[in-house]
This record gives sequence, C-alpha cells and structure tokens, in this order.
Amino acid sequence: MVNITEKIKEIEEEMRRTQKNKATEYHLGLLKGKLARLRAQLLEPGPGAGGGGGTGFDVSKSGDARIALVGFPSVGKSTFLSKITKTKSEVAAYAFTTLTAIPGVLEYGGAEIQILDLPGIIEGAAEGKGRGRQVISAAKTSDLIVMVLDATKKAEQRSLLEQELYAVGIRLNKEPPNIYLKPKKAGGMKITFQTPPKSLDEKMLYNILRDYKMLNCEVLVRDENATVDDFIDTIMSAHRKYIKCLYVYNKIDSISLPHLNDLAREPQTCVMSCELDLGVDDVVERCWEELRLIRVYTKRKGVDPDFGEALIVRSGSTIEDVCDQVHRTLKETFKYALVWGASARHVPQRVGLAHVVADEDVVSIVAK
Ligand SMILES: Nc1nc2c(ncn2[C@@H]2O[C@H](COP(=O)(O)OP(=O)(O)OP(=O)(O)O)[C@@H](O)[C@H]2O)c(=O)[nH]1
Ligand SMILES: [K+]
Ligand SMILES: [Mg+2]
Repeated sequence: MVNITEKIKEIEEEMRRTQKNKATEYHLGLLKGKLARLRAQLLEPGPGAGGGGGTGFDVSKSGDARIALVGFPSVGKSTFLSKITKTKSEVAAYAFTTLTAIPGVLEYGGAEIQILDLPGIIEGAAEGKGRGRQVISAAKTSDLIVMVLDATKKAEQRSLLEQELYAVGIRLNKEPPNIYLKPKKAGGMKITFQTPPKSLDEKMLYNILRDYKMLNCEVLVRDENATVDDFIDTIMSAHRKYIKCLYVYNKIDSISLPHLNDLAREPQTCVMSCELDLGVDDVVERCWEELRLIRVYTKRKGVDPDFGEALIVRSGSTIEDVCDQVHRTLKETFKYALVWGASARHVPQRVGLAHVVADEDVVSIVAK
C-alpha cells in the first residue's frame, strides 16, 4: 500500500518532470489540485496519516493576540522570547534546545500579547519530520508569525521555511483570493469571470472541479490576476490560513555591514542582535504595527476617560465589538455611542453599533 507521503512525492516528481507550456498547463493544474488534497489528508489525524496528527501544542490562548516564533534550530527564538518577556526559555548552542511550546507575555501599547516560543523546525517538517507538524499547527493559530532567521546562514533558509508553511496551507502576507465558490445541489457548473483572467480559463476550472467531484457549483472569479493556485486555495479554503509574517534576521553582530544592509532592505524584514541588544525594540514595535490592534478608551458621562486602561480590539472592529469587550450583555441596553478621535467625522460623533473604531478613539456608551 502506498502511503500519502509517497503519493505526494510521486506527484511532486511528476510536476518537476513536466515541462511548463500551453499543452501541459491543464495537466499541471490537475496535479496541483491532487497535491492539495493529499496534503490536507496528511494533516488529518487517523489511519494512513502517517505519524503524529496535526494538533498543536497544548497552550491555551491568552491576552489580546498571539505571535508564533518560527525558525530553524538555534536561530535565537528562545533568546528573543527571554529578552522581550519575563519568561525564561532555555537557550543553548545546540539544536532542538526547545522541545515544546513555551508561552510568554509581551506587554505593549496597553495590550498583552502572547508570544509562543516553538521548537526549531527542519526541512520536511510539513511531512512530519521532527516536531514539525506540531510546530506548524501551533503557528497556524497565531495572529502573526515572526520568522526568526540567522543572518549568518544562507539565503535559502527563508524560502525553505516558507515552503514548509505553504505545504500545510499557511499563506503568508496574502489576502484570500477574490474568487466566489458556492457548491449547489443541482444545475451543473456555472463559471463566470468578471474580467478575463490572464492565467485561468473555464476548461482549467472545470477540470479541477470535476476532479474534486464538485459537479454542481457556482464560481465567480473577480480577480484578473487569479492563478490556478488561488483557485485551489478557494476550493480548500477550510484548510487555508492567511497570516501576516514578519521576517526577523537575528545575530547581525556576526555579519558584514554590506550584508546587513542587503538584509535590512528585504520587504517585511527587521534585523537584530539579541546578544548586543541591537534592534530588538524595533522588532517589538514592528510586531505591534503588524498586529494592527486598536486601543479604545471608554468614558463615562461627565468624567474624563481613563487613559490608563485601554480596551484592545482587532482592526476593523465596530462599536458592537467594543461593547462585547466591556460586557456580554451591554449590547442589549445600547442606545447610541459618542465617539471622539480619528474615526469620528466631528467630535463627539453620535454613532450606532456598526460604526468602525480607530486606534485611540474615546468611546462613551449611552444605555437605554
Ligand atoms: N552571535 C549571536 N548569537 C546569538 C544571538 N542570539 C542568540 N544567540 C545564540 O544562538 C544560540 C541559540 O540560541 P537559542 O535561543 O537557543 O535558539 P533557538 O532558536 O531557540 O534554538 P532551538 O530551541 O534549539 O530551536 C545560543 O548559543 C545563543 O546564545 C545573537 O544575537 N548573536
Ligand atoms: K538552540
Ligand atoms: Mg529555543
């Protein structure tokens, strides 16, 4: 019996052998679809899944957001955690010093951010090497992935890690594809393109949908730049996670200045030396920005707002979310809210539950 890992290898091999051209693109599209299905199967616990399910480490979420530290062994993940939180995670020069998820709390901007120090991962992690799958599953639960890289190591380390995360359905710094897909009970396939896409056509989508046994469905491709990978991600959306990633090169104390300059110029990238305490504060500030958390100060009528204690909500949150943070039942007696700050057109602006708040808004909730 061929196991899933072997089947994945076979398909990857076939994809490598197949020349990319107009004649083979349908076949390659189908192979990509099959690969995505097998990889999802690999993450499901149960017989045939081949060693260790896809569950993360048993650390409960706490605080306002979670950041996962992901990287190869000995890049300095634990050193970083120990620097920015009160938690001391074991640091040593040998690989796999950290064997489980170690949570720490970073207090910043009035928020409590949970930082997960994770064991190092290696190539093949997505297929279950080392604690790879557990580490990646834990990363999947985070609001931000900080990919810790060793500035003294080869450039490939970054793309190797990205591939491992990609293989388990994590999409870094990417929005979900702008493709609408709805399974139907009957009526066949209805495929529509808003504007003709550059690298997709009806036959391609039809073939893949048929291979997924989705014979009745409605598809609307809204993005002309959508690719076949985007389409497969749409079909597999239950297994996909779109997460922001910040790339952090540690150990810059051990590289040349020109090399440092090159690394610092890469997109979404920070550089630091935990050893010399260089750039660490900048990394923390950048993490805060990437999380896009919003601080809202509540105010009672006739009393100054309490700037000492902020309510923390996600970007895009509404007055309704703010109410839910204050108290579970506050919404029920809600009449209107007064808002001072960046989200208000005039101050104070009288708003309803659907009003979207901005960072550092002051909100006064008026009950019925
Ligand atoms: N030169 C230099 N060494 C560092 C720096 N930060 C950490 N190290 C060293 O790198 C080694 C590994 O650090 P750890 O924090 O254990 O690395 P890790 O990524 O947690 O490693 P694992 O848990 O094994 O995956 C230790 O010897 C640290 O002292 C740095 O900024 N510069
Ligand atoms: K180590
Ligand atoms: Mg460690």
